[in-house]
Amino acid sequence: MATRIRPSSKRCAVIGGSGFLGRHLVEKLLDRGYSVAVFDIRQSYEVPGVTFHQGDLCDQQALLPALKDVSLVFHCASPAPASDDRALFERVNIQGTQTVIKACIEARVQKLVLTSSASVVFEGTDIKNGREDLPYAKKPIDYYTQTKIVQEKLVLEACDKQKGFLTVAIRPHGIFGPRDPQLVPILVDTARRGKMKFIIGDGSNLVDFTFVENVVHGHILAAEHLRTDSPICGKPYHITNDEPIRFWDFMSEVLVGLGYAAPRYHLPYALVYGLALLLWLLSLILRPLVSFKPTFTPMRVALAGTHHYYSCERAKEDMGYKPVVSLKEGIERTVKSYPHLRHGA
Ligand SMILES: NC(=O)C1=CN([C@@H]2O[C@H](COP(=O)(O)OP(=O)(O)OC[C@H]3O[C@@H](n4cnc5c(N)ncnc54)[C@H](OP(=O)(O)O)[C@@H]3O)[C@@H](O)[C@H]2O)C=CC1
Ligand SMILES: CC(C)CCC[C@@H](C)[C@H]1CC[C@H]2C3=C(CC[C@]12C)[C@@]1(C)CCC(=O)C[C@@H]1CC3
Repeated sequence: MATRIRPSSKRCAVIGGSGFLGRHLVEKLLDRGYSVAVFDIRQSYEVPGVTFHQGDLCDQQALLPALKDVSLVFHCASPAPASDDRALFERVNIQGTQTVIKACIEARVQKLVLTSSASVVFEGTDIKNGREDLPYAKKPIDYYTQTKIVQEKLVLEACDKQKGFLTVAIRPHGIFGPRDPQLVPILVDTARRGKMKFIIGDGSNLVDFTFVENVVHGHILAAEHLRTDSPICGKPYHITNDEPIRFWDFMSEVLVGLGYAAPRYHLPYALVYGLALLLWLLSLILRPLVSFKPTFTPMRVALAGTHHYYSCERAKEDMGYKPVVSLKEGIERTVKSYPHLRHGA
């Protein structure tokens, strides 16, 4: 009879390891002596110590070779929120996550760490110091968030101490840092088109922006604390910088750091939200004829004009989490990492 090699606790797989967060996670795991298998729909880099498996996570047979002899899996793949493609989100985030769970169980993976999102409780209205016991959003702000809710429930419900399959969900918020494909590039593109002159609302709304290395730190702590006797099994955890900042101060610091003017003129929130909703509806109606993607979507306006910051006390208590990079240093390092996006470059 063939003997099964016991998976090493230092051998892990990162689903979505070619993406922004995934790649930072892979780099830190390598630093910490893990060997890593990356599973992603695309391969974006090559590094020693990493084996790449290219495929769609909805395909269980494609996933299995990446999970062979692996005891720990990080699932941080998702279609980009900006794609606004309901069918794609449902296929990848819901059916695909069910497939990931089945594949983990078949491959006898012991731990699954999901990258969820703090937005699973956000309905477009203020959240101040929100804790993990807030109910899931009944009216999520978009299809992305709707499917992240189902995804998180699936992963947490799959936690089974008897069967030795342990799960946990990390809920980051507003991840930023070097190589981020959305926050800074979208911001700079909007500024270059002369559309970053306005502050939506009075500009006092506080928001969490989380440096990517802190998010990585939270994931690794969760993985290393995930044991049968641990309180973290089957639970979600907010991971933030623990330094809420005014949304428009954060945008201004990044813009000014890159040589662009900070937004100055105020516009009423309700007016901008109404216009964004109208444009979004128009883009849906006209989709068969012309395709246009408004910059100020209702989701972005809601994120830009409300308070949404979260408590990470539970992560501090249960896994000793503490941010490793301050917001100030995170912004400086991020700004430096985008020389090609500087004004005039
Ligand atoms: N960025 C943020 O501010 C936040 C992100 N999150 C969550 O963090 C996770 C990582 O996000 P981020 O790094 O920003 O996203 P990225 O888009 O940079 O990374 C996601 C990766 O998953 C890949 N992927 C998409 N679909 C599939 C599929 N069907 N099979 C295999 N791989 C696939 C993507 O490929 P491709 O690029 O080709 O689609 C990409 O390489 C996501 O789960 C996201 O929901 C949560 C809170 C905030
Ligand atoms: C045009 C400007 C008003 C805004 C430019 C910046 C935005 C692109 C970003 C500000 C907050 C960000 C954010 C996300 C994506 C990028 C922003 C909208 C997420 C939706 C990414 C995925 C999540 O799970 C939640 C994030 C909340 C914050």
